[in-house]
Amino acid sequence: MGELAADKHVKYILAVEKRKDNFESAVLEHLRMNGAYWGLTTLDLLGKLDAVDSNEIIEWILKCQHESGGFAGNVGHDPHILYTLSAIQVLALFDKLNVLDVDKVSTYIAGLQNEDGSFSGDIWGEVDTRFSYIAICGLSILKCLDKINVERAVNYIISCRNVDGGFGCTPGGESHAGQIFCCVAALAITGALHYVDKDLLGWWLCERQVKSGGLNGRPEKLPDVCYSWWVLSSLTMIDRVHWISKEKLIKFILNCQDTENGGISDRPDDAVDIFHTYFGVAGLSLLEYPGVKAVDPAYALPVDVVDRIFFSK
Ligand SMILES: COc1ccc(S(=O)(=O)N2Cc3cc(C#N)ccc3N(Cc3cncn3C)C[C@H]2Cc2ccccc2)cc1
Ligand SMILES: [Zn+2]
Repeated sequence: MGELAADKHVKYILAVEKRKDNFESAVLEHLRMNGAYWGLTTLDLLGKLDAVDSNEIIEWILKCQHESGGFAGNVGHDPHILYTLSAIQVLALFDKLNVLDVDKVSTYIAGLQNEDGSFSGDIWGEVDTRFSYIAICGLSILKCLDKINVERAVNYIISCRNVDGGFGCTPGGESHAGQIFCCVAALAITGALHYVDKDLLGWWLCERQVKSGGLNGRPEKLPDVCYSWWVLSSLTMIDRVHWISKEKLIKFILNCQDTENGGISDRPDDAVDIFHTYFGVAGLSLLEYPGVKAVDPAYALPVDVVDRIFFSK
């Protein structure tokens, strides 16, 4: 409980990064590119990104690039939009976007847009508003949003808005905090937040806070640290954070730490993992917890990294 055991979490992440083969378990080996983004962004938010060998990581990232321009979750795996964004985000962390063939990567992402403005995750065609966010976020970081039909992309996202003010995976899909983050962040990046009913959605989001102070993803569900990101970043983007208790949420996240071995779990006394460690620290960042760098709620990158992308030469 108490306070953030930052040094323990840094040690935990470095230990997971070191175990080159996979992180946590073989299950997640195919997600290693995501794991790199979760671990390295946490290190940067805690001011310790210089604890890793960026050249070794960048070399590995480029080995995961497919001839199509997309990135896979690990060397030799199939490319997917999910891993392509993580690769772009990690290179942005290291200020190494210049190692990319931007035209090739942006063409891969733009090629996944469908006639109705939606995006597929890969060549198998699954459509989900998650992929709309990933495409818009990735192309925005590469300054290539002009390669897609932004108006159609926004229209598709709006077509997934529900009467409760939330958003689902596809039109008519049930509102879920993960999808709400993706749709609100995509609208924020494309300057289309005026399509969101901030009071209606703010109400649905603030109702996610349960007695323990934690946030859940849907009504009646258990609280989970990763919703500290999905719900809180959405509340931040629509300027309704004051509708929840920040103090109680901070206590919930700190209560999910393993202060002995480092790492943060989804809820108190569960096993820690790199995913919840990241979303816990990123949540604390949005709650302006001392000692944690500011994170951008839409790009899910440290603010200084986003500033460097858009305001440097
Ligand atoms: C431990 O069982 C699992 C179950 C699923 C997955 S997963 O499909 O690969 N994935 C990524 C993920 C990674 C880790 C870690 N390390 C842990 C969990 C977790 N979940 C599951 C989860 C989180 N909160 C509650 N639940 C049940 C999200 C999921 C989907 C997702 C992928 C990428 C980006 C955002 C979300 C991995 C492990
Ligand atoms: Zn979770």
